[in-house]
Amino acid sequence: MTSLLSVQNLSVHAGSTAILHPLSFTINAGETVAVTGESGSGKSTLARTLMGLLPDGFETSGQALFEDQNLISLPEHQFRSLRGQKIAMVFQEPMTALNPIRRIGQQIGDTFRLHTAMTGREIKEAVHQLLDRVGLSRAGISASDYPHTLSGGQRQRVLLAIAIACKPALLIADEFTTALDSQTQAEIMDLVQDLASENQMAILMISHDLGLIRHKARHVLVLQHGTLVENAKTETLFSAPQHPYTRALLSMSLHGVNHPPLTRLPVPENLASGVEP
Ligand SMILES: Nc1ncnc2c1ncn2[C@@H]1O[C@H](COP(=O)(O)OP(=O)(O)OP(=O)(O)O)[C@@H](O)[C@H]1O
Repeated sequence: MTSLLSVQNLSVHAGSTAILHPLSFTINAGETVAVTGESGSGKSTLARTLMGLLPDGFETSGQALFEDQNLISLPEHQFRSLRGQKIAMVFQEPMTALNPIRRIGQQIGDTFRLHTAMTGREIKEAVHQLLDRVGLSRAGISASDYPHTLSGGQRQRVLLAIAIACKPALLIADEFTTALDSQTQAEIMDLVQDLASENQMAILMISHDLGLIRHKARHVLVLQHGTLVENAKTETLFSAPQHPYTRALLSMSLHGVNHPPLTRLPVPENLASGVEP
């Protein structure tokens, strides 16, 4: 299988504080890889690093090769053409990600205006098809609606339409369905996976929800205090977790404690002394 993203010794610092210790992993084309770990373990920092969206003052080293480009050293003007086109991201907070005073059709159309030479008529048609594909048309939602008239799940579908508009090779989903009820969450994740298999799109899925991860991901990365403590196939991780922290997460999940964010777990001794998983 082709490796779409190859991360090697990636580390992130904020001043003298290490937010991500050197970590390595790969994502193959069309594959769903999950990232889990307690709140503050560095999951979002990893996502933002790969999107070139770290706040000022953060420093990165190592490499993240995506289609032969190193995302870690990519100048912002090159990142701008990659973001939304080759790598897209969806977040938990649709009201922050969507502009409340613009119609959803305009916001979906922006992606085409930014990344393609499509005409206005072509964009209108493409937006219509996307609304259809993400299941909004059949709920009576049209391009002229505003975000505030939609439910939480419908807004997530709009974000998804924006994200997949240019058929990206990689979709980063940061706690994308966390705020939704479990039924809506399952529907949206099914839709994400259908879209992924239609387009050979890989997914980096950030989630606290080990139940969701078990069903949706092929591979799992476990972060603790910015260290990648386990990197395993999903079935191996659940049947034979190697790291004490992973075992603790699984045990908490069995007792229903994985959402809201996990309480802080102690640093196991081998991790504190720098032993690699
Ligand atoms: N702007 C910032 N400046 C300094 N430190 C930061 C900044 N943003 C995040 N951090 C720190 O980086 C670490 C990782 O945060 P991050 O948001 O990546 O964790 P997370 O695993 O995504 O957490 P959550 O599940 O709560 O979203 C935390 O210790 C956090 O305090």
